[in-house]
Amino acid sequence: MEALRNPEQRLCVRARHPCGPGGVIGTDLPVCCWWQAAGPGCSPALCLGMLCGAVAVLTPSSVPCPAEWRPAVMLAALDCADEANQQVCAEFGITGFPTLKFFRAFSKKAEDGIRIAHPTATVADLRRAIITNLEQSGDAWPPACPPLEPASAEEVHSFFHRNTEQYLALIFEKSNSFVGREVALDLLQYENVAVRRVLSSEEELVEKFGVTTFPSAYLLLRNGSFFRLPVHAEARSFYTYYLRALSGVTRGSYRLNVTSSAINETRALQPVRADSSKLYVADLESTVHYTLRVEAGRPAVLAGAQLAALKCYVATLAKYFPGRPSVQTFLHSLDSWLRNWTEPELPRSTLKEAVKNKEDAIPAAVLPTNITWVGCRGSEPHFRGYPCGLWTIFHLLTVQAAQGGPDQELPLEVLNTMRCYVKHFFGCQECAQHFEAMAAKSMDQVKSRDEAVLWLWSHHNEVNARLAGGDTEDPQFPKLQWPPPDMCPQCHREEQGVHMWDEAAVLSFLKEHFSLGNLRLDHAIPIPRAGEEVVASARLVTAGLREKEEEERKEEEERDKEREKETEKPVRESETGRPGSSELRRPSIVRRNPRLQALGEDIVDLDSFSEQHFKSKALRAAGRHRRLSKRDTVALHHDIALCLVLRRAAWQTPESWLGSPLLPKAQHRTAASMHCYIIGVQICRPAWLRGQPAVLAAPHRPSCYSSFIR
Ligand SMILES: Cc1cc2nc3c(=O)[nH]c(=O)nc-3n(C[C@H](O)[C@H](O)[C@H](O)COP(=O)(O)OP(=O)(O)OC[C@H]3O[C@@H](n4cnc5c(N)ncnc54)[C@H](O)[C@@H]3O)c2cc1C
Repeated sequence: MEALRNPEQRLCVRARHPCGPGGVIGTDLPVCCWWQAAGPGCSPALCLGMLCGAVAVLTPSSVPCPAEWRPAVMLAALDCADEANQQVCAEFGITGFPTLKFFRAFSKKAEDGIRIAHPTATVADLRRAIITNLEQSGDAWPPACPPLEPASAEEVHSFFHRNTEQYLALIFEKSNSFVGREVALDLLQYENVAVRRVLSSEEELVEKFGVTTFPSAYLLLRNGSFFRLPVHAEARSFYTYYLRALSGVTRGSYRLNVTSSAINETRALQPVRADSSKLYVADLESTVHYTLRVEAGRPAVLAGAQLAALKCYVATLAKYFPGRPSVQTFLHSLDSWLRNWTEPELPRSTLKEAVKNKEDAIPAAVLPTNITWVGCRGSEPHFRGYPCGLWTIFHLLTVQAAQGGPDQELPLEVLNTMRCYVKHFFGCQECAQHFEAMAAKSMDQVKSRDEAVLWLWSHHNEVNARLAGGDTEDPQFPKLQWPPPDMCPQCHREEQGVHMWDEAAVLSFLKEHFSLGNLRLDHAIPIPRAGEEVVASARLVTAGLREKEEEERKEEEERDKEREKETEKPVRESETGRPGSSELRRPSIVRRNPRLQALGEDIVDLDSFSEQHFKSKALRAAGRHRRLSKRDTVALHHDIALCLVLRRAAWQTPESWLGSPLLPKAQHRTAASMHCYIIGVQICRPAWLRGQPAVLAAPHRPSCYSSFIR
């Protein structure tokens, strides 16, 4: 432990997180907390949690957030069980644990510390004790601390004349309430907004704003207008969240550890319009591409646990990743390839070949090779991007696993995959160590797939809390306890001034947020089109067949030539743009969805396709005389082509299909063809659709079924 003195001669102590992996959490203090690691007094929630900012998450598993009230209030925590700290603990006269002492600004000696709380105090008690002591600072008022005393009518009336802020938030409350002061400290690091508490006894203001509820909050704008904050609950976390999200309000000069050179070197990214309530296919595919082709491709040779981690990761993706059909095919074929790789070592060059796209395969196996961030795009290139994508992928996989199988079965399947992946491949080694420490502590307590979803959510929030205000935080995307109240009001509640999560509501929210219906294609790179893929495969299949037939039965081919031309016509016409052209033309069976044209995604008109298909077969049947086996083969190939169509179309699951903005209403199927479609999908059985409730719930239609098989 290292004692320092800052320019204001405040006593500063460098401290370590006693129960965690050992990160420095505070460098100077007017508040100091001592406890014994791994002893009965070890209470990180008590020691660290009291200064948490907007949304104080103090569930047992959460490490409290770093001090959002800096620089008005600094926090240090010291582990007196650590031999290296013994001398300083003795110097401060610490005999019991936990002990909390408050040092006013400009304190000079160990004896200046004021013991502030009883060990049984709640986190809310501790926060209030700090505020009470701050208010008693007198002449030693910390320069960075906002005014905490109640505002007068005069101060409010002249506020915009004397200040440059865009907004003034007034928290109307009873005199014994701490909400206003806590919100004022929560907003301390934010620019363009000021917060003042107004007591219910301030009649002029109460009357002017028509206040009837205490607490309640009002926002005043420079143009003189005002409104009551439309929050789900009249509580600190809701006010703080709302105010921090106001347009023009950003975390300002109190951002921690940001060097000016780092700011100068950065270049702003072109903004893209992303909706934070959606998931973007571009983010997901960019992340999978980066994991497989960049991170997994770094070691010269993969062996042992690292090779096992890659196999496990790809197997999990193949099982649960809701990709576009070509991406699905890519993952499935890579998974089979890896399963068949039984050598103890996998050289990088071999893996590099294995992860190449196979555009010409039937069906195509393509994972786009570009990196495009949409929902994960940072305001500058060094913010967000890949780590954001990696979190998103694993949240998605835990949710997909929870949707797709018995809850108790393999609860740790996805979490273990993530743990292995992060440990062996994630380039940010510090992140990997932190994550491993969290995993080692509690991951094995997860008993169901739903718990796995919640474990990842709560631990991601721990990371958010730890990183909030740090130099990796994108100022345009402040780290929040997620989902924030405007995304999921029912996920939040406050009990006796302490924020609580409603975990059942969080679970439902996560299942909805990380569902297929919430995926958006904006900015996703186009990959082979449904129609082209189908027609190309139909053409190749037919060509292959013809070759074979020519070899085997030249004579018969000659005789049937005329008839074959006739029977193949519908498909052939759609194969080529014009006679003799090698260019593929969009077949008439494919209607284009204008929203998807840019992406090359097609909406397949199954009605006209099946009409053509069966017309073609009927013609053949009419001409049937003795080559049944060949016609059966042709029909089978048509069915394969049909399966490709269905696989493509099935990427939009039936339930999202009907309501999906991806599909114009005019192209919604009739109920009958929808059922045929569903049954068709079941015939083809793309693995990723098996077990989808909408498919299973579809009424069985033997007529459709038989007509689709033949
Ligand atoms: C395993 C792991 C460990 C990491 N450890 C560190 C570290 O120790 N130090 C460090 O500096 N950086 C670490 N990072 C990176 C850091 O967590 C962020 O990913 C990065 O700073 C980008 O942040 P972001 O703002 O894009 O949001 P992210 O935190 O990356 O979140 C991505 C998206 O997920 C959603 N989301 C946010 N919170 C939750 C939640 N609780 N549950 C579900 N969804 C949520 C939001 O939509 C958000 O935009 C780690 C990343 C990973 C994947």
